[in-house]
Formats: sequence, structure tokens, C-alpha cells
Amino acid sequence: MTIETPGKTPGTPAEGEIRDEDLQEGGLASDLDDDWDDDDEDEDDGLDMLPPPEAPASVPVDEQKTGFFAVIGAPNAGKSTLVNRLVGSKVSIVSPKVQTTRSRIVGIAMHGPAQLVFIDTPGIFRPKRRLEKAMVQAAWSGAGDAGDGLLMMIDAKRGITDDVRLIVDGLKAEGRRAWAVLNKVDLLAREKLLPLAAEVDGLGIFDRIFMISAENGSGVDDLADALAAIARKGPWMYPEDQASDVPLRFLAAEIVREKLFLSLHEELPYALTVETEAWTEKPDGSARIDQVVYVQRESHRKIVLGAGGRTIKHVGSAARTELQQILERRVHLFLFVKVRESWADDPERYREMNLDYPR
Ligand SMILES: Nc1nc2c(ncn2[C@@H]2O[C@H](COP(=O)(O)OP(=O)(O)OP(=O)(O)O)[C@@H](O)[C@H]2O)c(=O)[nH]1
Repeated sequence: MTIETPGKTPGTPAEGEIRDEDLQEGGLASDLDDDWDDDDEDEDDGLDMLPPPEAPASVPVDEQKTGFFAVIGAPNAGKSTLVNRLVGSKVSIVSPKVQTTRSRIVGIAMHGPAQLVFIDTPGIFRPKRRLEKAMVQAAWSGAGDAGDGLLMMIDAKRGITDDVRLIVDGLKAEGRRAWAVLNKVDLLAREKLLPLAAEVDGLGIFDRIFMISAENGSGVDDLADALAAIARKGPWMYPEDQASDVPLRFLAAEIVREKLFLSLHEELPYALTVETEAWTEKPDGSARIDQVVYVQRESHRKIVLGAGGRTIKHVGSAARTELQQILERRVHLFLFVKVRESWADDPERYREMNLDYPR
């Protein structure tokens, strides 16, 4: 077992439907162009994938390497933060709340001649509700697909929690080994790191232990170097112009969900889902994105809208700004909030979330 320390000190319109712009004065609808109904619109787009932050250097096929790794861990360990940092752009949403990631998401990082493919997974815990079961199932299935290695992230501040033990027991039962990635070392006094690493080593399934801060990047390059070193010789598995396996229309819904997670409290973020219903390419190069936020109760809908539509307006505006940065063009975002009491028991919603429906 090797312990790797970071180089640096870790230092309505009607019937229950409301469009957010209807709640705004001169809101999003007003920045639509006059040619809104132009026939040239492409009405079924958003299926493209996110491009990488920069074009990878071209590498002859016989020098290319590929590694397929899954990132697993308890909720909130920092898995998505790490995958985003490795990829160099946001492929997976992040929030301070647990269980933000709901399905497995592939992030593709280029590291010299190596294409490192990461499967970001939902946090693993003891699920109770159907959606939770689907998420945990997706996480274990992602772990099963890690052809070249498994990274288990552990929040160094929290240490070895019940969820960490649950995952370790699950891996042991399958006879699997992993690399441990102790994250958030920026939050921990240096003298506590080595005892924690020894404790993690004592769990008996880790070949290497890394200490990183996914947030500030410390130790992440060393981890990427180590992964690139064990990547297999062979042609890259994804096109060079792709940073993720999720279509942009899915990413767009995720970004709205992230803003809802950041704006809403307690249980409400867990009681909603967001879907992109339509994606229209405008002749002027902008995109119109229509999304539905499904909530379970009328009282939830009121909270999501906020007084005078303030909450949904804030969410829409933050999401639109980020989408414009990602897409590098103007975005018109239309959010509808609908009550669907039983969306969490509807197989169609699971398909949209890219999750298998647990029976
Ligand atoms: N201080 C600090 N915070 C971090 C670090 N990495 C992640 N975080 C924060 O931890 C929280 C959870 O991060 P995520 O990346 O969403 O964690 P996750 O493991 O994907 O969470 P789930 O979706 O619950 O599975 C966010 O508020 C991050 O900003 C880190 O290295 N240091």
C-alpha cells in the first residue's frame, strides 16, 4: 500500500403551469427575437455532447492509452467535484447537499497520451425510497463497469462513516480492491491525515491511498498521473471532441436541478425532478430550452415559485447564465413547474433520469 500526499500543503399561464418569465417584468420572453416563429428552427436538438475544454493534442493511435475508472463513495464525498476537475469542465452537478448526483455520468479527461474515462456515480448509502434505490443501484452498476480501476472517495473531514463501511463491505463481498482517495484535505489539520490514512489502510481493500482536495486541486495531478500510468495501451474510446456521455439537453436539466438544490431547503430538492421537454435551435444562433420541473405537491410548487415568482426567477437566471457560458451562445430558458404527485413512481421519469426503475 502506498500513501500519496499532495505536493503542496493542503492548504400560468394556466392549470398549474407557470413559466418563470411570466412572473418577470420584461423577463426572458422579452429577449426573444422577432423571427421567433421562423421555419428554419431546428426543433429537436440538444442531443450533442459537451465538447472538451480544449482540443487534446493529437497523439498517434499506436501511442494512445485508455483507462476506464469509476468514482464511488458516500454521498457528498466530492466525487462530482473531482470528476469535473479532472475533465476540466462541468460534466456533473455539485451542491453542498447529499445525493446531488442521481445517475452515472461519464466524464472524459485527456492526460497526455491517455484518455481517462471516469464514471461519476451517485453516493452509496442505505436507500429507503424508490428513487434512492435506483440511485444506489446505478452507483454499484457504475462500480461494476470500472474496467481499469475503482476510486473510492472518502471525505477526510468525516472519516470512516457507516456509509464508508457499507461500501467497503460491499466491495469485500465481491472480492474487489480499490484506490482510496481521501478528499477535502484542505479542511483537515495536517497531523490528522496520516492517522486517517492508516485507519483507511486498515480496512484492507486499498492498494494505494491518495490525499487530495478536489476543490482546490491539490494532489489531483498526481492522481491523474498515477491513473494514466496504469491506463492500457490502445486507441481512445471516445471521440476527441467529447467531454461527457450525456447529451446537452440532459446536462441543461441537471444545471437547473443544481440551482434548485442550491436555492431550496430541507427535503424539497429531493422531491423534484427536471426534464428538458424541447430544445429549439434559433436561426440567430441562440437556443430556446423548455423544461419542466416536476414537484409532488401544490405546496411544493408554491415554494419552488417563491413569492411573486422570485425563487424560480433566480433559479432560471442563474441556470441561463451558466448555460450560456457552456453553450457559448444566447439561451432562452422557459421553466414550467408542474405537480405530479407520483412522479417518483413513474418509470418514464426514471428513463429521463437515465436510471433503471427498481421493482
Ligand atoms: N472544502 C472542500 N469541499 C469540497 C471538496 N470537494 C468537494 N467539496 C464540496 O463538497 C460538497 C459535495 O461535493 P460533490 O462533488 O457534489 O460530492 P458528491 O460526492 O458528488 O456528492 P453526491 O452527489 O451526494 O454523491 C460540495 O459542496 C463541494 O463543493 C474539497 O476538496 N474541499
